[in-house]
Amino acid sequence: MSIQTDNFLPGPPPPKRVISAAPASPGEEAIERALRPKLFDDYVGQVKAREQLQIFIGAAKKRGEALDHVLLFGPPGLGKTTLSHIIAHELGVNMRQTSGPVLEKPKDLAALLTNLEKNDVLFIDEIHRLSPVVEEILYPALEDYQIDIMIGDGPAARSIKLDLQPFTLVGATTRAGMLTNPLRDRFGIVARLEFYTPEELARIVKRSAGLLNAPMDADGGFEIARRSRGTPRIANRLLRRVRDYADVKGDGQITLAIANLALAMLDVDPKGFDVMDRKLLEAVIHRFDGGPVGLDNIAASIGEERDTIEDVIEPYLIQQGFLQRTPRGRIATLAAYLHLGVTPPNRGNETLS
Ligand SMILES: Nc1ncnc2c1ncn2[C@@H]1O[C@H](COP(=O)(O)OP(=O)(O)OP(=O)(O)O)[C@@H](O)[C@H]1O
Ligand SMILES: [Mg+2]
Repeated sequence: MSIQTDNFLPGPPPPKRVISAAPASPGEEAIERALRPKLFDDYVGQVKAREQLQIFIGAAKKRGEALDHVLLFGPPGLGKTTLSHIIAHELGVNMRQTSGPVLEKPKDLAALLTNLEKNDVLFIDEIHRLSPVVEEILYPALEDYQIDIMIGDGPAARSIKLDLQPFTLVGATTRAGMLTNPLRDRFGIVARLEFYTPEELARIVKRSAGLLNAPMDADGGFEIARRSRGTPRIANRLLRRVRDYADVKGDGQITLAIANLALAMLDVDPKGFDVMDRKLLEAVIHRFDGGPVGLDNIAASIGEERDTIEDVIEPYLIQQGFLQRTPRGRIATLAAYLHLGVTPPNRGNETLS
């Protein structure tokens, strides 16, 4: 038992985040599909991953072979699912889609694998959540395009080998660290998706505004882009909320003034941080003297799950230099104090940077 945690009670339930990186509803998923680029030409940013993939896809097509297995990793909403569709599209093959938690039994995976046609793509989302028995089936499939399946029960049970068509597994995960080593080793191509720059997001927002028929000027678009936490999913969501605001409070045109007002109403601050981001930074600064503080203590303090903090909230704060991850815990940086308007303690360079 931690003795520290009873000094503070968990806060009220966390507010619903407009800038949460996960899709909010089935309705939002449908809109996302409509805005999802289908070709590399429309896929903005991720230059490194895209260049690599374009070369390997070109080579595989030239030889008429299946593309090597691809692992895509990075925080939610950066374009992993989008990229997997583009890979299949550019290869000119079918894509079948599933996810780690959905594949409960070995036979679920076996059914998918045996239905694949030559060089098809199998996309497994949240691949870090595959059960060990399912993962076992996957190894020989990835290595030799073969699976061993059990037929029958009890003493009469026997294992048979089935040949598969050559195929490409595209796995997506928000946490490469949670993959088992044997699984990770079987991916020939590993692409890490990075947060987008405001300029890249501005291109995405402009394209989406066009598709949504939303009149927008460049400054309005850039303001939305700048406050989207480096994440296309958030950029598209903020665009839709700002458009609503423009329709009701203005004349429908998305301008800088309208964007500023709408984003202030949504509690997205000038750095693109929302209530949860600020709550986290405030907790580290006020309740833990700026850190170092462990993830569990932060989680208890702000009433948010550890995994959500690690996968969704902190990667951007760390990337932007507001939080540091050290072996002893999280530390608020000088930028965090300044952003919240708190006077930093005078501790030299030991904990502040
Ligand atoms: N590079 C990009 N260019 C243009 N739009 C993009 C790009 N990446 C993502 N998007 C947009 O962002 C939305 C979310 O992307 P996507 O669903 O691919 O994210 P993800 O990484 O799979 O997220 P999750 O981890 O939650 O599954 C898509 O609907 C798409 O419109
Ligand atoms: Mg996805």
